[in-house]
Amino acid sequence: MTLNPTDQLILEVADFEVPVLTGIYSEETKLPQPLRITIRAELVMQDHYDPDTPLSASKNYMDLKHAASTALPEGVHFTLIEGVADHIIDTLFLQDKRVKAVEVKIVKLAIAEADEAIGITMTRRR
Ligand SMILES: Nc1nc2c(c(=O)[nH]1)N=C([C@H](O)[C@@H](O)CO)CN2
Repeated sequence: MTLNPTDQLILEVADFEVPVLTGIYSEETKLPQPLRITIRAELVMQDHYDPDTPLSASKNYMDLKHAASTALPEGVHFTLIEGVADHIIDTLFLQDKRVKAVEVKIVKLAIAEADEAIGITMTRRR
């Protein structure tokens, strides 16, 4: 059987809020500030998933949440949120060779004046 090239498995954690030590300016460099993080990871996909297919045939989507929280180094200040995104992507690539690509969107909540969402989206592919 040849695989359909359009088949795709994306694991996702959306709008996860986490406090991170980040920022360029002196008023930002003392305390962690809240970031809203969305992670999408594309995984090598099986031909088929049966009702009893085990988790080992995929990747636990909770790993994405851990990559954006407990896996971030404690006490490290990220000048740019790009550094936060890169750390999350590195964590997921190192964990599992089946991760083909990762997209990380970060919104810096503390700088919004109204309801605008300011931040970045970084994507890396192996
Ligand atoms: N591309 C980026 N631009 C900016 C960042 C950043 O992390 N990446 N950070 C800042 C300041 O820390 C900002 O949040 C304070 O207004 C500005 N631009």
